[in-house]
Amino acid sequence: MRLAKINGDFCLYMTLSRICCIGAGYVGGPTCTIIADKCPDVTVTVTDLSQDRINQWNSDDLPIYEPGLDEIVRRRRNKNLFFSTDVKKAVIEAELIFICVNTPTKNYGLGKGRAADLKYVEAAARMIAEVANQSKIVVEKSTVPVKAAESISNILKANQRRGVQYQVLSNPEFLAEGTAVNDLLNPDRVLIGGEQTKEGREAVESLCWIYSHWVPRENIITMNTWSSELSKLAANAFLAQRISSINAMSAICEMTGADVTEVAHAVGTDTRIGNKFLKASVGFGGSCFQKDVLNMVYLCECLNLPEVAAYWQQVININEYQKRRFANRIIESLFNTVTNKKLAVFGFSFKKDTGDTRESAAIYVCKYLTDEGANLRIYDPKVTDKKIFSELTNPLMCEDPERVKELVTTYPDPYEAANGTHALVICTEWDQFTTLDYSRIYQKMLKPAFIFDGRLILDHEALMKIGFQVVTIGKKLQRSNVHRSFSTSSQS
Ligand SMILES: NC(=O)C1=CN([C@@H]2O[C@H](COP(=O)(O)OP(=O)(O)OC[C@H]3O[C@@H](n4cnc5c(N)ncnc54)[C@H](O)[C@@H]3O)[C@@H](O)[C@H]2O)C=CC1
Ligand SMILES: O=C(O)[C@H]1O[C@H](OP(=O)(O)OP(=O)(O)OC[C@H]2O[C@@H](n3ccc(=O)[nH]c3=O)[C@H](O)[C@@H]2O)[C@H](O)[C@@H](O)[C@@H]1O
Repeated sequence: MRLAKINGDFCLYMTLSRICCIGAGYVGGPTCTIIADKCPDVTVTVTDLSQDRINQWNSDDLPIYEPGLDEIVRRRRNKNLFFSTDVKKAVIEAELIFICVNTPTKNYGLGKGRAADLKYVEAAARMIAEVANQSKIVVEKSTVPVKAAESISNILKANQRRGVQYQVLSNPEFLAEGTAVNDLLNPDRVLIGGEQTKEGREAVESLCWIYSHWVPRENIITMNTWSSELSKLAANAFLAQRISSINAMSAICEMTGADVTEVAHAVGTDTRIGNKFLKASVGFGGSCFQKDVLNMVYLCECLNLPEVAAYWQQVININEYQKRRFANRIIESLFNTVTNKKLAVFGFSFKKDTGDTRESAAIYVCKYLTDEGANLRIYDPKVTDKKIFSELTNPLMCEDPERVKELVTTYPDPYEAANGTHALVICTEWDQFTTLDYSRIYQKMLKPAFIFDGRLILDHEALMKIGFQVVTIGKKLQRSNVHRSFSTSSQS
């Protein structure tokens, strides 16, 4: 035990030698790898029910692509970092347990389509209560609705063995995929919420001790559990709101001749607003923004705050509108029909530098285009064919999987994908798309050859000089590209 001074009071806290993580996904894997690297005296075991996932973590081919992660995993694996399916054993041995399981949007029952599904969190809590034979600090790292820590605590306490005590902390994660290693090494802040009791403060200090191995103490913020839980939802809602705000501006730009990049620059140079997260796009994707904003909407509805719920719901509505709008522009520019036309789709992940496709805008754009009978030739440097087809034939998205399989082909090479197509559609901002030889691509495409830049990453002037018809987000269409007024058709 050590002594620390918190808010003027002295409190004892435990240094830790064994921690475990339940859930070896995009959060559990990278977070615990960094902890193991920065705390060499702490043994970290990352567990999952999925044997496949654990096998991959124990191989040279990790289950997630995250720049810089492989090297750190190799450095710590089987020294103080272990990956295992023996969840119970790891829980029994650990002094502190991170719960990093998935909390997807519920697709059944009460709150369907909005509430977070907490069944995996609850199962983890019940399992801890079942096997724990000594006191534990349980850390909720999954993103959850406010008061979930209280539910976890109730489950643990209702099932606790004699002499076993629990402290439940909220420690939401703020990493972004594609930059997880850097985000974990240099977090803007670490947030820890705990009970405002002596035992609660001691548990908070123990977790602070872990992070203080590499995070400056002033960047570790402590607060009550509910504030911590709500702060995570609020942060994601604010970020998603900025994207929907600039995407809403992009629609105005396309109608007026303003350029959304210039508007974003002008707005973002106001230091009160700041310039981050103002990049207009085909729409935000990823496993969290939509899920967490919907979670917030549901929370507001349950709290009988319909005006607040409607405010946040609009962030989602604009995102849906943006994805649909982009697909409509493609169809309209291609003379109002894409039936039987060949379109190369560049990028399928929800952002660059990740192979994650969850809620990727590309899925929706591809769906709208295949609904119109377009033949799609998809290239993504990190997404597997299996994942592309499983997203596009997901029963929630698609009524006729066989037809989608007929219409979609995947390619391992962008030049091959573009060969003989009517148009090229950029859905993800992979760096490599900016350095392709577009003259070579143009030669092999059908004419007029179109490029739809859904990420504003290409040199549009240069492409037009080559001969392309270029359509992008948030800039007025070239006269030659407009075949029907967008304002009338996009309302249909
Ligand atoms: N993906 C991201 O970038 C971020 C995610 N989050 C939040 O972190 C949580 C986890 O997200 P991801 O890592 O993306 O999810 P994920 O789906 O990649 O990983 C979750 C893992 O938990 C495992 N699991 C579920 N129940 C289990 C149990 N009872 N025992 C052992 N393993 C179990 C699943 O098999 C899965 O491998 C979510 O609440 C998410 O909202 C927060 C910040 C960033
Ligand atoms: O809770 C989570 O899961 C995480 O969600 C986001 O991280 P992530 O979804 O991995 O990636 P972002 O970089 O936030 O991008 C999300 C989506 O918004 C899009 N985006 C982002 C920024 C922008 O200016 N414009 C824009 O369209 C991206 O292309 C992507 O589709 C947050 O950035 C993280 O802080 C948070 O921890």
